[in-house]
Amino acid sequence: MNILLLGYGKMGKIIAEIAESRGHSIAGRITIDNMAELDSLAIKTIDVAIEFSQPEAAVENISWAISRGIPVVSGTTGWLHEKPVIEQLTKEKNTAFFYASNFSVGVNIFFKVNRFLASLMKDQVDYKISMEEIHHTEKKDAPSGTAITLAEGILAEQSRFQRWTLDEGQAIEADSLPISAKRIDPAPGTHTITYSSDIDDIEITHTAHSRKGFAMGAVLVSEWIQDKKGVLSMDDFLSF
Ligand SMILES: NC(=O)C1=CN([C@@H]2O[C@H](COP(=O)(O)OP(=O)(O)OC[C@H]3O[C@@H](n4cnc5c(N)ncnc54)[C@H](O)[C@@H]3O)[C@@H](O)[C@H]2O)C=CC1
Ligand SMILES: O=C(O)C1=N[C@H](C(=O)O)C[C@H](O)C1
Repeated sequence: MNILLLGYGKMGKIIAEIAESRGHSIAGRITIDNMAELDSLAIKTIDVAIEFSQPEAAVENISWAISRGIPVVSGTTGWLHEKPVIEQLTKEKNTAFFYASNFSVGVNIFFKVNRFLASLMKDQVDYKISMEEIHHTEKKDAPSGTAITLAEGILAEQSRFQRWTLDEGQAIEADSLPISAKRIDPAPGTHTITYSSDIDDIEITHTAHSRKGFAMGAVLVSEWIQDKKGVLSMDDFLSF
């Protein structure tokens, strides 16, 4: 594959390494400083754009590629309120758009474990439920996209909650799931869900040891998406 990297920061660099080690080529490495290079690319030679940039840049980057018929694999977090626009454009251009808040296989297994635990605990009203995520200090958005996906899994199973709320030390209503976001270097991403009662606690944690799992997932999805059309997710890619 010939891969265009929209965003060439911490993630883009690891993705390039993994992609090249699997025999792929890199069509361009786009950052905030060299966006003009987009104009000189040979569009027809690009098989996929992998987009890991920043929340405020994601829609523009993804739209640029989709409107040229280039399939996009995106992992940028913090922009999903605008996802319907991209879904509509994907349909209009008859191409493919794949989004995941987290591309690591381990986290996607953890999503299933989280939802199963939430369903087991749905009548256990003596347990208070909370979530904590820890990331490096350069992270722009809070809570993390992964924490939001985990929260959506809990909300789907626990009727006591109407929404989640970022815990910034304020009072949080009982019908809101509190998520605390800590920024500590060099944490690549740790997510913990705690069910706490007077009698005991149940806690599940996923700890990423590096960014390799996220980057490998994005490359594998880019290979898989080559013969696909439409709006796709990890549930389409993983068969569990
Ligand atoms: N879904 C997943 O599995 C994962 C998602 N992420 C998300 O990916 C995104 C990127 O993460 P990092 O690589 O750690 O960030 P980073 O800050 O190291 O890199 C961001 C890159 O985007 C570029 N950029 C910024 N504005 C741009 C613009 N307007 N147009 C083009 N490029 C622009 C920057 O120049 C830089 O190259 C974040 O939103 C992060 O939350 C990170 C890890 C895993
Ligand atoms: O910004 C990061 O680093 C990460 N972002 C994603 C998120 O917001 O969930 C995925 C991973 O946790 C790393």
